[in-house]
Amino acid sequence: MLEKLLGFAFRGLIPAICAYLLLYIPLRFVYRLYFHPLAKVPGPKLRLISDSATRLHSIITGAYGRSVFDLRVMHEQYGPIVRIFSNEVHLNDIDTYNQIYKVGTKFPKTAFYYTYPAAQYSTFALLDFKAAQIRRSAILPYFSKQAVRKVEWILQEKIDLFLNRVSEMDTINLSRGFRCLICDIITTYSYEKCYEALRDPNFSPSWLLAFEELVGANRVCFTFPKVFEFMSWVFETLLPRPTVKKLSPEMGSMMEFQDTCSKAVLDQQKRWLAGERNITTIFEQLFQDDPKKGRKAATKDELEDEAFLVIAAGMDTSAHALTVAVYYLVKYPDIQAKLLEDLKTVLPNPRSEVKEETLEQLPFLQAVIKETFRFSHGVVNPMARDVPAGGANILGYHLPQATVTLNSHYIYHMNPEVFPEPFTWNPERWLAQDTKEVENYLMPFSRGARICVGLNLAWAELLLTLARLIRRYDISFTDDFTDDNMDWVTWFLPITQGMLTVTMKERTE
Ligand code: HEM
Repeated sequence: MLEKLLGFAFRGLIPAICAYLLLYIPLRFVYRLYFHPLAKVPGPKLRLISDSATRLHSIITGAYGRSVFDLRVMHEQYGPIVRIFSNEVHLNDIDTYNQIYKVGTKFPKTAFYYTYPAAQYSTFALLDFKAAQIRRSAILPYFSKQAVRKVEWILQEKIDLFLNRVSEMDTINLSRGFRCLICDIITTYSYEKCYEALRDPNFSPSWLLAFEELVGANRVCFTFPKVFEFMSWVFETLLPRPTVKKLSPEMGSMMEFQDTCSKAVLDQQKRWLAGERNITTIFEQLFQDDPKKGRKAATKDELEDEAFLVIAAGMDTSAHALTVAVYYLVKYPDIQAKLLEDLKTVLPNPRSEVKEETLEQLPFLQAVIKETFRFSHGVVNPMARDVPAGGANILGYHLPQATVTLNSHYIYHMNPEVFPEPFTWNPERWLAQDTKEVENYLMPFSRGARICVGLNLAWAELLLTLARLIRRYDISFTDDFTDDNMDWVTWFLPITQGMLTVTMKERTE
């Protein structure tokens, strides 16, 4: 009986597959080419045969890592709007960008691209405007300029430790060192639980190595979110932690790291609910209801995911920007010398201390950081937003509701009309009389309603770390370092192919 049933199912399956491949896919392709509401939008046609196949192909061939470079070429070929999937258009037009990402925008985040499992209950993944605004308003006060100033001592203390630690090392892996520095700042700043990553002998705590190993999984997360969600569910819920550790030590380390974040924030909540108020935390307002703002106290899942998000969102982004800055400052000694002269005006000795507000007065340092942001990009995957109800007229086309619009910061940052010789790292361009136009094309933190929550903290991290590091140390690349190490791929964040490894000598004057 079973055999018969199986035989019947099998015999039914083959024609079904044939019909799907020979009838459904070709007919759908014809529909997408000629009858779909986006049919007139230019773009490469073969990609439209199957979105899933195109996505899979890009992962298998490595094209995913180059996607943002390929998109730049597509815009040169097809113009400011390119249809890159059946229902998705990629844009390269600054006015449209500013409309889509403005405060009060009606274009929500696209669910497909915002289902990162470890942050699914966090601010980052909130699609609803009202819900996102309510949650953001509970966290934002802790990231205002004044709030960052109030806890600047945390940054100074960690930078002191970082600068002392590097003096003990012969060669320094700065890519990792910066991540350790930022991790210790964020964990202390956000929930008083310093991870002491800077005390690791080689700036290589196991969770950091796990982050490096697993970051490639971002490709699956942003192309096949359901598959990634399922895999995460298996690892997180179905398997006991020791089994996970046996199957994949990296995944085990990563999950232990996440557990530590969860524990830190839940401990704080417990103390807060017990009446303790002298707590350094960014989650205070999430521990309680706020009926006036219509906000309920955050659930356990929400707190845990927010705790992980601040590290996921704040660590690699800031650390990568610092890495890029030091790389170019070492590569171009003339620019470094100019910066050093500027720094000496406020840091008379190599070990002098300085406040962030003083560093804000140094135009060349500001210019170095802006040029660094132009090269480090923040997030390099396109930021996805849905066309709202009623559709939208964009660049001469009517896009129906739920069309996915994509914008890549990289493409704006490398616009040759706004930034002549765009691939040359040149801070001088930020010192021109009128920088309004170029500022409009610099958006490492995104813009508007969903602009990065941590941008003031990120600026403070960069100003203080760069100023004190460059003032104190004469830095050289190690012999085995090559420029290829700094080539990067698009795996949501720009991921460099190698590490920035250097030697450092204390300056004497
Ligand atoms: C150089 C450093 C940083 C860069 C370039 C950067 C960039 C960005 C970008 C581009 C987004 C928007 C993502 C999107 O819409 O998909 C974002 C969101 C976010 N960032 Fe940052 N970030 C940096 C540092 C930080 C830091 C230090 C924190 C906090 C500790 C932080 C917390 C967040 C949060 C919570 C969001 C989500 C906001 C929302 O969805 O409403 N970021 N960041």
